[in-house]
Amino acid sequence: MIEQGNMALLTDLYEYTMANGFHEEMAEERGSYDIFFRTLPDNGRFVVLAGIGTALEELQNFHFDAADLEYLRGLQLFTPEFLDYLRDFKFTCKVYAIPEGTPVFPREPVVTVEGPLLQAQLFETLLLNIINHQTLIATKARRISAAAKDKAVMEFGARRAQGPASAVYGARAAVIGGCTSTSNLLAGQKFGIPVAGTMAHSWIEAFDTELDAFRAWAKIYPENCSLLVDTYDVLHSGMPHAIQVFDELSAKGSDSSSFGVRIDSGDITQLSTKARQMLDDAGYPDATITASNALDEQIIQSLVNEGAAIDNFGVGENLITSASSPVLSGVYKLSAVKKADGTWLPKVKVSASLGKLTLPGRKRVYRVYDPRTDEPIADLVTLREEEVLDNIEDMQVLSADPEAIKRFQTLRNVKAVELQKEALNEQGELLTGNPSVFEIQQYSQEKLAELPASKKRLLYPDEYPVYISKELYDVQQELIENNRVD
Ligand SMILES: Nc1ncnc2c1ncn2[C@@H]1O[C@H](COP(=O)(O)OP(=O)(O)OP(=O)(O)O)[C@@H](O)[C@H]1O
Ligand SMILES: O=P(O)(O)OC[C@H]1O[C@H](OP(=O)(O)OP(=O)(O)O)[C@H](O)[C@@H]1O
Ligand SMILES: O=C(O)c1cccnc1
Repeated sequence: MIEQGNMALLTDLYEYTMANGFHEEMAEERGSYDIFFRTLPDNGRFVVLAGIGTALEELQNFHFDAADLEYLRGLQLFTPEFLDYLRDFKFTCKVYAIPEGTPVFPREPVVTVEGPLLQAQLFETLLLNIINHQTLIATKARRISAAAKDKAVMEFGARRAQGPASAVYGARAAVIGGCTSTSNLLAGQKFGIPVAGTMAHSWIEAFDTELDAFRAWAKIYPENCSLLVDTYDVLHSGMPHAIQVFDELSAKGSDSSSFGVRIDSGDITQLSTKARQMLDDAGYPDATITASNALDEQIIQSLVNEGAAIDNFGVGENLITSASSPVLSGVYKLSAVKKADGTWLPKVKVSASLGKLTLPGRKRVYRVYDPRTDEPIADLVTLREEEVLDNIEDMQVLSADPEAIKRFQTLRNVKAVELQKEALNEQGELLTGNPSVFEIQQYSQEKLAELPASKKRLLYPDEYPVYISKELYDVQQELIENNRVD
């Protein structure tokens, strides 16, 4: 199901009816489409960009098999010539992307697809599906991992994810956002993520007594003995039984640093601190305590602040569904069209709400650093053809948010580093390498570490500005004027 191998039809009908029309009317014209985010989850100021590797893989694999073509033909909406084009489909777009794992900000283009309109249009829904989902979950995982500080967060969500694909790709995104392992074997197999887990209440219930259940487990897993201690009573049954079994294992020479307990109900602070005391008193200071039970970043922050004695957090439903903020509405907007004579015409979407005004033209995105502190102070979007020096001495810019109160600003004596890189060339070759999920996580953490703490805090983070150049603003205003109907 997950490996269906061909996602060409995972899209909305209108992408194909438009592409069919482009094939009839504008077969030679090329377009430039940008993906960007407007509103961000959990009142955050940034998202952790994820899903890029998956999206590029799907674009490389984009093709139509006989059954797809038969199905499309059966809809009786497409010309035979367009269906022939799909049969012989050959990817000829260029894709530019900000590296996966980078914290990105509202309105800046994170991915740009340039190519024949009839082709680039086809990718809209699939790319948004992948990138919106994984970015949402990576962003939630970042919040949860930040709350857990130096403690490991294990992804436990498969059973509560919205379907199989969300479980598997959600686990990938969760690791990009900071999780250290997953309980999901398919995700482990597919992405090389370490798998980890303990046991369920059913194991304990299946035996006559809790002690029998723990002993049976210890017999099979003497070197990886993690016991669920809350089936009956954590402090009066689960912990004493766990310690009894650890004593028996130690007597047989097991390494006690591989011992652990999991607490899955009740007041986790109180239970974990008492459980810690019991383990320490029994001579197991290295034995670990895992906590689970509908955890999220708020609860974890509260547990950490209360001094709960937790070594690992197991987080499922609130992470894998981003339950507190379950929709990321990244969009894919046409920003320029290349006419048959080779000129690029900027395009804009002016809708009833000012907040939805798009940034026209082919563009570049920069992260702007204060050279004295090496801290990013803003992102900057310019027209592609504008010359932006590595060291900006004095540049007039405007807030990218058309609803901002104080729009005009000046950038002085700052460093600019371009963010988007060419990821796929017109032959569909991958130009950015194929980093593992942990390499992406590492990169993400480096980029996150650059940002000041005030922009990353979980509650009411400080705004991080995204600016546009004066040239880009002028093009936008000119297009608004040209499209005005008075
Ligand atoms: N010290 C704490 N501070 C904040 N929240 C906590 C603390 N300890 C536990 N919680 C959270 O409180 C919520 C309720 O837990 P509790 O075990 O009381 O009820 P429950 O979820 O109904 O239990 P069950 O899993 O048996 O259904 C859970 O989300 C849990 O993670
Ligand atoms: O709570 P989550 O963050 O989703 O973490 C995963 C949950 O899955 C398991 O519960 P299970 O499905 O057995 O149900 P229960 O513990 O709620 O009874 C486990 O014991 C955790 O509580
Ligand atoms: O291994 C565990 O403890 C686990 C896995 C999935 C869901 N809840 C717990």
